[in-house]
Amino acid sequence: MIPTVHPPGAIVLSGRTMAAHFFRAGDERLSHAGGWDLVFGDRFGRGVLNLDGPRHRDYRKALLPLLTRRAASGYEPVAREVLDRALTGVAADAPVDLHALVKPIVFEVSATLFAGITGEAAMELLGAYTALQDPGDALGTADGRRVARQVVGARRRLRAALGEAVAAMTDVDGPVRRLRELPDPPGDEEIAQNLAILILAGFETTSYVTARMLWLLARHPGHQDALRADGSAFAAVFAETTRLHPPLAWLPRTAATDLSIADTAIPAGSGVYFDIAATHRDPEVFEAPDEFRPERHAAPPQGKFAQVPFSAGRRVCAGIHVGTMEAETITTGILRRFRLTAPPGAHIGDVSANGSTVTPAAPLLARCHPLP
Ligand code: HEM
Repeated sequence: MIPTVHPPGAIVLSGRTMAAHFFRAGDERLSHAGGWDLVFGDRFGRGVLNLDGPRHRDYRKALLPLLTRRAASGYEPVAREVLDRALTGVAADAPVDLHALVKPIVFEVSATLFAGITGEAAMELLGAYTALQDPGDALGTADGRRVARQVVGARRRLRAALGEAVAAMTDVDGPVRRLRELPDPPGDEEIAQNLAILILAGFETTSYVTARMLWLLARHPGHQDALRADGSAFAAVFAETTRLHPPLAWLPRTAATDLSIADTAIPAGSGVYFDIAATHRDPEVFEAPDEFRPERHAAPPQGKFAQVPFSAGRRVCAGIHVGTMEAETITTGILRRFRLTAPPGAHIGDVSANGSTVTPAAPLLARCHPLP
């Protein structure tokens, strides 16, 4: 169980049967906008992830051509370039916090691809994101005013940077142009909010999964060697990592109307969460569910909703191919240069401050030994 807090009265669903009710419900029954408001409020504005109805549909349609498998493989050189730069700073043989290593890489790749923001400017944007995402408990303490000022400042910096990106990206084939070309195009402010959401959706998830994957490989040297020897082993390692550690442990919604799901009455406005993390560790579906066994993915998947790290149905993750490409490029790039070992220690679990996204409960440490 991952420690978290859901709002009072929230309903938490899990398992394959409940998944069918959850993933097949339209926005008019289970609202994404309401769900994501429970998690982030309006801190990042509104975009394709946290809108319902026709505006969501139009934005998704405009953005999907930029996120196909083919598009993702075209982005690979950007990921390699950012990775190469980042790896020059890795301390050999000393413990490295894998999440801290991977986060700026993934962030810069997304900021470059979708907003044309690179290098130091990307790191400044990451600072603003982090301040907005995690104002900490300090908001309710004596230090609250200072933190509140920081949050306001971060929001301003984020807006300014993305506003400039919208102006600068007008002639580039990217999200700005695709959204502007819609028959009923959004204004610049709303395009900037879509950029914020797009970058955030890819950053949080991919950086966490990649760090977890490297950490698992450091603890399982046999799988590490196998992947170094044969890149086609990646798919199973990735599938097993996202099974054990889905970056969105719960998917949030609110009931858009009075509902009944599997005989449970759910009043309009209630929080409704689907528990991906628990579903992925169902012992009736996965033998030894807590163990890292990439080989279990050699067989076809165990039923439609047994493993749903990218969600399912109409609102399935739009960035699957980009996220997978980034995770693969970073993981295999690191394994080409380093042998990873894990300091001895107990398993490190996850925590969730917002009832959806997770972070490791302690730093995910590994030593990076340069390979000849
Ligand atoms: C391992 C990496 C990733 C995982 C596990 C992941 C997971 C998810 C999940 C579970 C959702 C559904 C959220 C919901 O139902 O409320 C989602 C939505 C979304 N993801 Fe990803 N994601 C990843 C990477 C990315 C990347 C790299 C991008 C962008 C390039 C991206 C863009 C999006 C967008 C735009 C949505 C909203 C789709 C919609 O509502 O129509 N994701 N993702």
